[in-house]
Amino acid sequence: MAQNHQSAWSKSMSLKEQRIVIKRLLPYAAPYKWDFIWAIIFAFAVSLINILLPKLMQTYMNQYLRVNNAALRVVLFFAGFYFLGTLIKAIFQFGQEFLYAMGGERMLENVRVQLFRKLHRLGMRYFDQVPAGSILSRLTNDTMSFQTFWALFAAAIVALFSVVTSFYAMYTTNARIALVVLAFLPFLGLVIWYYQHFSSRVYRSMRERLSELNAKLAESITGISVIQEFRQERRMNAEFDQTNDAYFATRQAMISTNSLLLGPIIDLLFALGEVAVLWMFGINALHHFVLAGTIYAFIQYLNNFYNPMANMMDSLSDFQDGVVAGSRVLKIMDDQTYAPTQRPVAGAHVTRGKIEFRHVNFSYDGEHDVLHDVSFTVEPGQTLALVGHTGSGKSSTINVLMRFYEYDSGEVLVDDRDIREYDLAELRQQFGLVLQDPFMFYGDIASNIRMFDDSISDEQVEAAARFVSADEFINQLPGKYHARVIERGKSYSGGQRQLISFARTVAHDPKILILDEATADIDTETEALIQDGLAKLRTGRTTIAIAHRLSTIRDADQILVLDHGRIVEHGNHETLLAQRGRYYDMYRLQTTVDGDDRAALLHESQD
Ligand SMILES: Nc1ncnc2c1ncn2[C@@H]1O[C@H](COP(=O)(O)OP(=O)(O)OP(=O)(O)O)[C@@H](O)[C@H]1O
Repeated sequence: MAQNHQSAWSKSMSLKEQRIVIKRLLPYAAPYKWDFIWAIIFAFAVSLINILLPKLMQTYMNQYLRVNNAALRVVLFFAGFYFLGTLIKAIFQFGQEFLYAMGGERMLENVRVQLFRKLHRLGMRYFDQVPAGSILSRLTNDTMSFQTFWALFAAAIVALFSVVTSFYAMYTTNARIALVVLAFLPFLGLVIWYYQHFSSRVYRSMRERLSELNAKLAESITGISVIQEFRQERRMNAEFDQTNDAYFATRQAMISTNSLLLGPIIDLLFALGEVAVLWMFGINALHHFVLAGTIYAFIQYLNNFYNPMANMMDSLSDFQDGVVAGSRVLKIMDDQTYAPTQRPVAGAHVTRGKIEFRHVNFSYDGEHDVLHDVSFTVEPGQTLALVGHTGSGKSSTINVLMRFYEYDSGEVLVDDRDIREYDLAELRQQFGLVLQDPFMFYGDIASNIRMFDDSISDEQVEAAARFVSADEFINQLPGKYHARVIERGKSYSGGQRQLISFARTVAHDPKILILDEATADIDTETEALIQDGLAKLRTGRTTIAIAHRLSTIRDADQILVLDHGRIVEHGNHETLLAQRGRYYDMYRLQTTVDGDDRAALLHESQD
């Protein structure tokens, strides 16, 4: 099934693309350059010691490890020196690994912060298109790979240094044999090139599958109630298995590539090198006297010649993973789907709360208009109700007013000034958005009312709750205002969440109120509390309300009836009923279910 998921991502990245990604990632590591520089210096020191130690051993073996020639003093001297060298090497190795890991870790932290900030600058359009799980995957899994990403650079520098120094040491020991060892290098180069080329494709597809897996997981967790209600478990399980299998297949490809190319092939080349060296020393020994210490040192140099390259291959796998992850992270960093921009004018403040739409057109995708030529004016303190069938454009009108999306043409004015001339933070502060299903943050009731704004005192929080009659239920909670809120407030009822969101709005005292009327079934007692709270909220504030139950907006100053994004009727409850148009039909449809309202309708239409 994996081929179903193939996409542009799964193609291997060209060297040029990889170079661009690295160049773009460097600035994120730049603040921690000293960690990396010191790590490289330590790595140099380690490879230098790696050359010196065999030399020491060679001298010891060739000159002193002979019958009648070994004095205890000399043995102690060499042993002590060897131990000291190994100890210093261990310290340098610690410094190298620690600093490298810390540099990587700091970079990782930096990227995560930058990415999170960027996400908050992106507009709603971005979140409409990219699944939450995939964003999560980029912020967590993808950034994780930066930890080991830079190791390749150190490994490459050390490998170069080691290859040159060990070759020099081999050459000065036996030039002919050293040249034979050199003949293996092109094969190693070939393996490295092939691995680099192939693994970027494997890692790309692996990262993509992981992202899909996270998206599936996020969907399953957030939609768990619907999944259970509609018995979707089997479908979800099957889909999850399929994605999981595809991910497994890419992991398998990665493991087989790494297991084959990183270990056995390098070891094989090393073993061939060893055989060649021993063979040639063997041939030499037929004619000359060959010292054991020389063979020992030569084999050690050979080790130092191959090992750093093997390490480099190892780092290459982390590096490939990092480049692929980096390109995914940069894709978010580069995304231009920004929230609408403002061009604030000094001294622009919302003081009255007048709202005006002039011939506004708006589309989500730049092609299909969802608002056509929408015009209305709401005077300060007035209430405007938006009604219309589902998909008629009510929420879209609010989305434009809240600056969640940029409108295409026309004008939106607040207090007779272009909405774009206000500072966004100040503008949003003046809007109180009360949603159908209020979002609650992890914390407690008080923090959810003050919305983590410490300038709002406990007394103000309690006064706000009292004002909208939310205090009654809050006082019954264990811990009252400090009762815990977890999981978006799932442990509170819809009505209770509504009341908390009213208190939240009162505590922030906005000039303009935007209500998305709750459609959820709420018991009559809570319903009365909510209607009472709403009436208090609306007092003295300009209100735009999306109304589903027309009975709740009879007292609105203006009612706009929307249909396919156009205003088809405009008036107040009485004038619209008298028109006997769409509003009249909708109202009649709703009130035939409700006896009291039907009586009211009959009464009104007789007038
Ligand atoms: N994020 C979005 N991306 C693309 N199209 C969207 C988006 N949100 C809404 N639409 C489309 O815009 C049109 C108007 O939707 P809108 O949500 O404004 O309707 P509504 O009147 O608020 O409906 P409801 O009463 O069901 O909430 C619909 O055709 C809808 O499919």
